[in-house]
Amino acid sequence: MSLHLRDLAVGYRKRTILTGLNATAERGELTVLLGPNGVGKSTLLRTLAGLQPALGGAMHLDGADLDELSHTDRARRMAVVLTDRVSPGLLTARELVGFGRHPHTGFTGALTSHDHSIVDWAIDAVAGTHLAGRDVSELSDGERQRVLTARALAQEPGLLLLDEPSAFLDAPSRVALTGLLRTLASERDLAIVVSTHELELALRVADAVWLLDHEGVLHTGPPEQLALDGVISATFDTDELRFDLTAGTFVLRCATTRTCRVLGTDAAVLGRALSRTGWASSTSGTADAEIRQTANGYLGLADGKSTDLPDVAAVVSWARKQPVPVVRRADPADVATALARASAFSPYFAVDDIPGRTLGSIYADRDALTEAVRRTGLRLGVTEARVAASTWQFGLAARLWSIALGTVAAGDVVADLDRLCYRLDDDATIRLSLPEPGGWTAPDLTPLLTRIVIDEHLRPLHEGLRKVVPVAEGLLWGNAAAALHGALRLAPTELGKQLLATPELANALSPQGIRRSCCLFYRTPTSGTCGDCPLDGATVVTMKESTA
Ligand SMILES: Nc1ncnc2c1ncn2[C@@H]1O[C@H](COP(=O)(O)OP(=O)(O)OP(=O)(O)O)[C@@H](O)[C@H]1O
Repeated sequence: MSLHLRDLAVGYRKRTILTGLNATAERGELTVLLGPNGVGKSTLLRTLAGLQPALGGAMHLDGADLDELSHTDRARRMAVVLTDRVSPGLLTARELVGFGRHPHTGFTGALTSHDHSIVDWAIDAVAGTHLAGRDVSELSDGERQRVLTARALAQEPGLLLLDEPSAFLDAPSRVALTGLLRTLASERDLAIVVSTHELELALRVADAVWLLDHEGVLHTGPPEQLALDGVISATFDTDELRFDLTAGTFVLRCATTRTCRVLGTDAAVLGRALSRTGWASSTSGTADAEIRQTANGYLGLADGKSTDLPDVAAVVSWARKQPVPVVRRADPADVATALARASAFSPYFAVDDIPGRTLGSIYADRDALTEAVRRTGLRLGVTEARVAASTWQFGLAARLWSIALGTVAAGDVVADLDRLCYRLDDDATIRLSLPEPGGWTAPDLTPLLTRIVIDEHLRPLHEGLRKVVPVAEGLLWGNAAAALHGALRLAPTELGKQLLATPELANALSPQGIRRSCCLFYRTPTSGTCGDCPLDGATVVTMKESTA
């Protein structure tokens, strides 16, 4: 059972507005009539309501030709809420809603108790109970609209036509009315046709859409079908706004020059906020930046740095300030491959293994550093704290370089080394992990690696350690250089060799010393020539197996 339009033409005596209209509005469904200003929505609804004659074609409601129904019969079957202002005289809202019962009352027009209960229901349905006793002439536009909707409901029609019913309503009332129409359609098996300019809301709740385009052609179907067909975009897109098929909403057409990967449940909302600042959201591939949802808000990652952002305002302000980045967020697929390779290089490194304290926090933690040195001393059986500190630091530096160069060699990416977490085992072995894998890419990763590994890890590590144990700075940098040599043997990259030229590393130790430490940590043959050694064919110094 439903409303059928067949080749319908509507308009005025001197002017035909729309022709060739074919559509169906099913009972139990909310059909939304959309179209630009002046295209003919009101004219169509007024024609369906019998307020003006059709200029051609036919309209059938539940099989009956609407043109052949008497006025009362029509009123029993359909109700109309129009935008026209009404002058209801000195009626209370309840009395006006009661008029909706007239097609069902006898000659006297007296309402029965059944009629009264329907009136109560209709007033309640539009959340208008508090308005019931008020004079309609004293109501606001929005309040009057509610009462008129209640009057239409009181008619208990099979077809309900509404022309922009939410035009005068505030935002919560619009949402509530749209929800109410949706519920009424399905629960009371009504065919509801409602015209509106509330495009996004309508597209969310409508079962079906009748869309009149600029040429007056009527397109019908589920909202998603019309979206996929491009009809919604073609009709409503402007220079400033465009319909986003995935989000089902209109989005600003900003000149987006940068892409930001947005992760977490707030991604859609953040994506919208970012679009206003010239960022396009992305879900895969390489991006200029990344925003992740965290327990405390968000984490912004851009230009090789991560920044805690407590709320959306902070995200927007951060996004606005970002320069056009040279260093970009790497494709997650590339990062995953690179991290797998790095894990193979560094057996004490795992992805997603040790959530908790970030490695950076240990450098300023005297107690943790003292404990690490103490446990290393116990393991090595040495009493001299300097030896223990140096050995422990060498192991950590080796891990950092292995992960860094491992990811560079495997995928031309640098993992988020500033997000590394750590655990100190009983024997002082330091285990690293990256609980939320991610990384960077850039045409030249050398400055980034220098900054992250040397400035953000090694330098603070050395400073922290020297506050706990009087170990020579040169020795620590020598260890760092040796560790880099070792990592280079596993993951030879031009970039790694460039890093050796960093002043602290280049000046720290003699080649002989580098080779010694390097062989110690990387467990190469205890004698003979190491073919892989970047120190060209040098004889390997006999060393014991590493315990680092
Ligand atoms: N009584 C009338 N006589 C002649 N033309 C009319 C009459 N009423 C409206 N029109 C014209 O019919 C066309 C369609 O108007 P209608 O009000 O149906 O459009 P609409 O789609 O409801 O517009 P809006 O979204 O702005 O409410 C408009 O060009 C309008 O000027």
